[in-house]
Amino acid sequence: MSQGFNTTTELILTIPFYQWLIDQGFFGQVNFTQGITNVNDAKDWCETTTCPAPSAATQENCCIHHMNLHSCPLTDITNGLCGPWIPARGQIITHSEVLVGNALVGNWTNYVPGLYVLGQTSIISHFKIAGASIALVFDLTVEPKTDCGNGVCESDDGEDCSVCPKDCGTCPLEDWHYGLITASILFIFILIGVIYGFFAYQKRKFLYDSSWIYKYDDIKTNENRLWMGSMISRTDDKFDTGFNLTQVFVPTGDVDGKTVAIKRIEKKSFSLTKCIREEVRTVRQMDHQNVCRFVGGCIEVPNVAILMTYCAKGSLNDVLLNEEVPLSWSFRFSFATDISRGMKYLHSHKIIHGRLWSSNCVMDDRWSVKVTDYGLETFRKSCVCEDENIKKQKQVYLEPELVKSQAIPTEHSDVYAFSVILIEIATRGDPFQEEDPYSVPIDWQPPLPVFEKTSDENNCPCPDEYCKLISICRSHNPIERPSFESIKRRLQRINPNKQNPVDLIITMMEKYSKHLESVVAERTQDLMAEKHRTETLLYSMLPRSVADSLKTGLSVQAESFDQCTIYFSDIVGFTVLCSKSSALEVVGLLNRLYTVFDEIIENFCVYKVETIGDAYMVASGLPKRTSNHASEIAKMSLKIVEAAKHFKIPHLPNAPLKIRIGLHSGYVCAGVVGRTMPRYCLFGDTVNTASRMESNGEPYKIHISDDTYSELAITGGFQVEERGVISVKGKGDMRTWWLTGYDPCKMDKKQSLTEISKGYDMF
Ligand SMILES: Nc1nc2c(ncn2[C@@H]2O[C@H](COP(=O)(O)OP(=O)(O)OP(=O)(O)O)[C@@H](O)[C@H]2O)c(=O)[nH]1
Ligand SMILES: [Mg+2]
Repeated sequence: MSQGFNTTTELILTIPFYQWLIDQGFFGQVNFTQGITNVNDAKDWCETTTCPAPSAATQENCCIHHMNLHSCPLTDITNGLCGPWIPARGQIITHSEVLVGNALVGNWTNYVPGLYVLGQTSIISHFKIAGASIALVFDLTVEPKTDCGNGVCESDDGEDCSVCPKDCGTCPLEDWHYGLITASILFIFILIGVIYGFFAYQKRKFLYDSSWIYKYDDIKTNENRLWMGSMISRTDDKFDTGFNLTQVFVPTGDVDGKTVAIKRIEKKSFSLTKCIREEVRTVRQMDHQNVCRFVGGCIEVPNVAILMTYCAKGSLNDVLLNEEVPLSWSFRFSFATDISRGMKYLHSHKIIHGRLWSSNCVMDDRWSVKVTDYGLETFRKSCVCEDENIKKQKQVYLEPELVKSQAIPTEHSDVYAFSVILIEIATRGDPFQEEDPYSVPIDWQPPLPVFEKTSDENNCPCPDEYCKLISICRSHNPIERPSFESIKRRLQRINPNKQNPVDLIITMMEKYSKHLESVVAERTQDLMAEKHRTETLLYSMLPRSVADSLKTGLSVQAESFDQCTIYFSDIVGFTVLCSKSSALEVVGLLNRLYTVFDEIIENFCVYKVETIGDAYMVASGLPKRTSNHASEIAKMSLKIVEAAKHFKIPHLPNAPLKIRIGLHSGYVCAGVVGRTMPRYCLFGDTVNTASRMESNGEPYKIHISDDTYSELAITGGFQVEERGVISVKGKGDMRTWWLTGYDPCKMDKKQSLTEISKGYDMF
């Protein structure tokens, strides 16, 4: 650096430093040899003494009587220090002007005219304080002063071609530089050559790779796997093929554990030309979820075949024509979008399909559509002419210009074919519909689908946009037809439901299961109601405990009841009444009467055993055991008599309905008899006696046996009248009673009966 600059050194003298100077005797000469021994005096002297000019300044009259800057390049220094004051070589490179001053100056600024020796330099600030000399040292690197770009090559300042090529020109290359550059270029060329060669080799290797060739005999063909063909619906009526075909078979086989669809090609000879190899190489590289994979081929005549991945659900055509498959519009949009995706992929790989029809769009088991039977034009060329019928059917997919000129299909031809598939998707029918494929002109186009404008999910949600898409896909001018990328975007835009088929199926299943749940709940409710009705009926015919046992398949054991009361009632003169009435009237009368009785007995702890003609039989104390069986039956009987008195025979309103009632208490055996129509029956003498009480009774009177009388006496509150001893058939003489009333107030007084007959009361 050959430029002048200022350096500033800060010097602060501290008390310990003064002390050190005194201790070292550096203040001995101060103040004109008087010397200073006190640290404060030394500080005071140093800070207050005014120094004369540098040339006159000495340690006697000035504290800091010398301060300057030295510099010495380190290359000149042998002991690592620039000094003590003169380097070993004896030359001080820089020596600034001398400054003087007192201790309070602080910052000492020196001007250095320049540092001329490049490299590391030691800078020393040299102070002379009293009798001491002090040096503050620091190192710096001196670099050449350059001014690149001023147009002058200042070599004195260190500019040269390497530092400043702008001013001094670029340095001439050395020989080894030339060698290095040549070697690098050579290396790059070799590398490019190797890479290119490698890829070319790979390409060639792939071209001549024969791993895709399978021996037909090695393929395990699945003869039993059949598939409903899409062509059939068209063949049967419009084309008489001469066969009663109902199915078209796609032969399938197993190759390397994969099921493949075998597309046989009739060929008399086959030669694996480079052209075919190139076709195969192209299709082998196709890998897209909406493009069916080429698995391989068989090239031995007569078994020439193309093997494509087998898609289990058949072709799009099969699915669309199968009315059993419900297809919502979400599904249909998903099919169309899948085809557009697959075709976009093929077109991006420069593959024109040229045979895009609905039977060449196959569906995998996840309802995803894949485009198949693409490419391999030379490979699939058959020696047999295509069936005229099939040719005519497929003509509808070809743009008229193509049919007329027999030109090679283009990307636009595929878009045209796609428009026909869109029509098939919408109509789920043959694109010809009612038309005869033979008589339609070459430029005939299937009519646009007609949509119902309702929001039903089976109707197209956007009919206008859909028809517009079909129209532009089959524009007369091929240039106006959209690309498959644009078709895909349009479909996605107009499709309100963007779910994929798997999600759609899950949604459908959820909907279906919800519907099923509600149907099951409804049916369960019906079943419960029915069960309830059946149970009610069963419980009305049999005691609940008995019915429950029978329901669970248990046999019902006969049971004996020691204490119970049996009621029998009968209509007096029923035979005469019947003779005056029709059978229907009798049934009506009994139904009405027993309905009244049934309502009454509901209020008592009794069990209706049965009705036999005009006889009505009730028991208490069974099947539920109870101690007040007699009183329950007695109270019930009084109510029934009362009801009978007021009962009006529907068809003989003026004729009274007289009933006789008989009661008896005692031991009874109960059980279920019979398997069909099982009945709960009561057996024992008590039943017979109760029946006798009834038959020996009188109209509107309740005839009770002595045993019942005794039971009622225990309960109390009943009014009875002694009938006396009567002769009862099969029983002999019996003392019997008339039950005439019931007064609950009397119960508390005495547990007894009120006997009102024959002038005395029994309490
Ligand atoms: N399940 C299933 N069926 C297929 C598959 N490929 C073809 N098919 C069925 O076989 C029928 C005939 O198919 P191909 O022999 O390919 O005839 P095409 O598709 O009508 O016409 P080209 O392929 O153009 O000759 C189709 O309509 C489908 O029903 C497939 O991968 N899976
Ligand atoms: Mg096909």
